[in-house]
Amino acid sequence: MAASPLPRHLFYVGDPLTLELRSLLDTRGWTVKSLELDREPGNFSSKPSGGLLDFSARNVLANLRLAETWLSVKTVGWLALLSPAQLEDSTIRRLVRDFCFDYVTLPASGERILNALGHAYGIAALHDAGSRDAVDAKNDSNAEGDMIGSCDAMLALFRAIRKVAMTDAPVFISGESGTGKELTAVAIHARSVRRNEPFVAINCGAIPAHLLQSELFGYERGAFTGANQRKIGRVEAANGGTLFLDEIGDLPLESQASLLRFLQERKIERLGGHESTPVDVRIVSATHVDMQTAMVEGRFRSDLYHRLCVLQIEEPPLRARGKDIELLARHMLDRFEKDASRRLRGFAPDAIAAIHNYGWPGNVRELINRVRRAIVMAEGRLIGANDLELGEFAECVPMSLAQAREVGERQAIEMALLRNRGRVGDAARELGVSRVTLYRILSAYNMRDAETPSGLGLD
Ligand SMILES: Nc1ncnc2c1ncn2[C@@H]1O[C@H](COP(=O)(O)OP(=O)(O)OP(=O)(O)O)[C@@H](O)[C@H]1O
Repeated sequence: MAASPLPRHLFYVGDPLTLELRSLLDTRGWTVKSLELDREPGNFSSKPSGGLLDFSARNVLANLRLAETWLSVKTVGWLALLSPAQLEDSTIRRLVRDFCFDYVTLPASGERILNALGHAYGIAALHDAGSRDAVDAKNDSNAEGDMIGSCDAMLALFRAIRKVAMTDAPVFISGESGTGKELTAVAIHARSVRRNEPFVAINCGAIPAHLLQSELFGYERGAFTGANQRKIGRVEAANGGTLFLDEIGDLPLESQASLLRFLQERKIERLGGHESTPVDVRIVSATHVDMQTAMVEGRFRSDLYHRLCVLQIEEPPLRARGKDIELLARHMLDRFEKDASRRLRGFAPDAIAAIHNYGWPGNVRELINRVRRAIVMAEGRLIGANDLELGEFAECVPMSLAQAREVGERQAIEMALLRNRGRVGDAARELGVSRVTLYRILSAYNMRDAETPSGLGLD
């Protein structure tokens, strides 16, 4: 006996269904709900379902604006029914092109309609599963706040966040630009005992050097021309909570001295003031700068660095996150899809290939920007590699064995250097070669400057 088909919901808009179509729908497991186009969808079912919209019905033609609001319900896979003449109507053409998975011109057999409908439903269900993957990764007990990640490197990061959140020691977060250092700082604060107190962030690289002192420590009225009233600095504003010092590597030496003094005494003195005020903050700092080099070159005080870097967290670059890159791209598409003038179905296979082939120097921030731009610029309903401006990364270029070996070696070396913060000796040990051999390969592949990940000084 044939298994009965799984029940599927169908939303139908149009004239009453013919008996033939209704009985075919019944046999294929569709439960039909007729919609009147006289109300907005509101909070519509979140389950994937099929949709059949008959443009030849009079009530549809009279209500095309409302039809559009129904067609844009994301969880419904819409199939349009229309007469050949209606394909000449630009409004209907636009609605079908931008919102429907397929169309069938009338007259058509029930079989033909049901096959197309099954396909539209299948695509809507796939789209839903894609969103769920991203949501699952977010709801996963391994996720942290707004951070998405399920690869080993991210799971290790989430574990580190939980561990450091349980102490009050200063945390130093290193990682390339746009990898999520600020999100990590927020997650540490949110899991710490200080979570109900302020989280105050200051970007040490974005504030002009001459204003930094007053930004950090505040000033008294009359401290300088224009100081008409007392201003509380960011350190004081964070009292009781967490102070996040972003781009700490860019902190001028003068402010480094003041910060060190504050860390030693735990008191601040506002500019132009004469008394010191005790302040209790936890310091989390971050940078994409190679601090070892900054210290060797005298740009950063080592005594301050050692006070800031009691616990260290390394943010993995996006290119080391494997499948997470795709997951993040899909999550960003769901998040920003409302910016699109029409409904998008997801990423085309060439876009997925390019997402994996590209090196992502700007990390998650770059991924977000590329997806947002593609959402606005894409002309089809699938975002392609060209929409992401990654057309050249879409193709799988045929490779010789020697080329494949080089690609593999480059990747293994880059990852080993990253894990060992650029220490060639340690990376060589991990890779099972001598230090001299690793130097030779680095030179041969021209990786000593250009291709060594930023922020990693070679020892
Ligand atoms: N794992 C993640 N999941 C979701 N969004 C992320 C993740 N990591 C980073 N982002 C997003 O990427 C953007 C950059 O993150 P963030 O500002 O934390 O990076 P950063 O390392 O502090 O950058 P910079 O070095 O430029 O200060 C933000 O919009 C952030 O929300």
